[in-house]
Amino acid sequence: MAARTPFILFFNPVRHATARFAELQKIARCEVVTSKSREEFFRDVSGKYKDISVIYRTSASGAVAGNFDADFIKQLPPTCKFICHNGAGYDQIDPDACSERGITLTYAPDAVTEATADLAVWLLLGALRQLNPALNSLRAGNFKKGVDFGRDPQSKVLGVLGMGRIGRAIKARCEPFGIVTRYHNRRPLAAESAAGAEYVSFEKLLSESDIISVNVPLNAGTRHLIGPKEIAMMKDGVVIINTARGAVLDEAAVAEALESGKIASVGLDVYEKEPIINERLLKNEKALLIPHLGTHTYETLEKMETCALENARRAVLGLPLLTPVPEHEQ
Ligand SMILES: O=CC(=O)O
Repeated sequence: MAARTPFILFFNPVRHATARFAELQKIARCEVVTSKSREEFFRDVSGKYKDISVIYRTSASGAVAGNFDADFIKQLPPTCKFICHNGAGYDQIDPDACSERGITLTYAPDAVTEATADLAVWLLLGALRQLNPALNSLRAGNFKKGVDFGRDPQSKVLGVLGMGRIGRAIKARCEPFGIVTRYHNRRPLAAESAAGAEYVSFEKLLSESDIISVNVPLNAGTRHLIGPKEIAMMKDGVVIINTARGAVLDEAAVAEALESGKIASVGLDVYEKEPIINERLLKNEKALLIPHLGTHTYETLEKMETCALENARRAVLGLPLLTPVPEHEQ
């Protein structure tokens, strides 16, 4: 009997790495999902999607299917052995449920680093300089009348919460501004990776930083890691930047501390319930807000797609995967 052509189901179309996609189409049947809801997809799994080998997904895939949680993974056909995610954060996917079903999950960790760090620094400088109220003032025809003073970055202490690839890239970008970076991780980094950043306890990072950058992944242990108690420990006038995942911050607590002046300003790219944004944050001028744009560039999206497509190619050819998630590394 002839070998079955592997079937890769794309939860989102490939928009940038189109040459790679064309190559993949030579060795696999590639289709973009047509189910319009989670329920419809579950029905389709016993019909037209009964022999999926690989799923390709992006962080936008939740719009059709919801999270790839245990309930979702359980419904996948037994032929499905790989999920190739084209982002760095895979909080929408349950890796343990994948393991139980013999599914290997891959992600795209390196591709996102530079673009996300660039935007984090933009948010950091913009929040420090109170640029959001200034932009509003200009558009309201008031030029800089009544615009509050900002702060210089020189000699400020930046506390990076979660010094991984992106945290380290933020540190490197902040150095020319004279910012002193400290970090907290579960464990200190090797000296070479820390590159001179001092390791401090969580409490010390909270209480001594002028600026805090959130860079931890979202999981059960980091959900609402920063809430009212942690904010109370921070310096008055602290600036918080978040380019990781919204739910690491308790948004209501952040909004309240912005209103009281405990927090001077925030620069946020991510939100607890995207695309919904806490009303009090939306109304607060001291919140510099952008709509999850960390990786939203042609070059970076192409790199992310390329990584996910390469993982899918290796999956169908039985080759070692490029970037399995840490939980699934052999
Ligand atoms: O948010 C972006 C990503 O996780 O890659």
